[in-house]
Amino acid sequence: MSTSQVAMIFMTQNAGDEVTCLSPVDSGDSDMDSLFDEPCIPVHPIAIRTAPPIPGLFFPPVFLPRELEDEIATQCMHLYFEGRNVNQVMLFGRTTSDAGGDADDKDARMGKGLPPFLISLLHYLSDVLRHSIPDALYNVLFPPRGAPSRARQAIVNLYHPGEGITPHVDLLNRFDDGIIGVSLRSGCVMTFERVAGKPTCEQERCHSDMVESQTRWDLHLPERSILVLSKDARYGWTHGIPGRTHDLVESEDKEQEPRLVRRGTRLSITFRWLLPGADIVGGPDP
Ligand SMILES: O=C(O)CCC(=O)C(=O)O
Ligand SMILES: [Fe+2]
Repeated sequence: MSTSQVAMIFMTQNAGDEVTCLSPVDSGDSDMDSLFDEPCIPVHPIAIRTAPPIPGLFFPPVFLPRELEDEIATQCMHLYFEGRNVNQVMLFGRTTSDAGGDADDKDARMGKGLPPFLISLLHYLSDVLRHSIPDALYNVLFPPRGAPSRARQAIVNLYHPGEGITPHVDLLNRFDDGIIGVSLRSGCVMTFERVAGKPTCEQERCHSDMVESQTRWDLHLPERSILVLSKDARYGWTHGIPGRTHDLVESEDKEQEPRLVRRGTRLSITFRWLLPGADIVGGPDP
């Protein structure tokens, strides 16, 4: 299956959660707005910079190299978005381990049919995640030689400043467990909210020592960062991106004021496994 699909769907645009004003903060960073000519800055929840305690969520402190980010973002813009009124593309590949030579075999195990720059990205992710996530999850995301063939979807989303994505759980009847997301060219805040009432994962997939009462987390995903969702994080929590032009992010030094970070145009690439029988291009995702 080498079908690609383009669609214009479910991006949201809203004013964000304006509440009150934040006193201006100084910053020499070019990503930061100069706040001195703005007397009143809308305040959003302050996003954290490290993984929230949601079982199955991994946000390792590793980043794509700039050259790889550049190559992938340039290709995506050129191939899928420039001159077209779309903001999402779905690409499909199938993992196989019966290809010929070694290099071919390694590529085929990432998802035959995906474009070469996404195969390179998957190779990079497989190297960098090897020691950042539990082995069992690693083997789900990067099936070892001889593993059964699976259909892999890569979804590329384009967000202009001010755009986001409605909180959702990735479709239960379309996608399996084990999701990888990378942010390119700009960061954003991703919010996680516990699905009310029912844990949507099977009990044994949700096990956790943590008793965590907080039901919403706002996590800043900087450009080139990598997020992995599995188990409870995938089934028991929604994820979404508020449509805003700026995000309020805790500073590295917790003593300092939070920083207002301006969003640029962001590309995200999300890799997911299609469930058996769902590998036919269907209705709108997520
Ligand atoms: O843009 C992102 O990082 C998230 C995309 C997403 O959640 C989805 O496509 O289901
Ligand atoms: Fe999603």
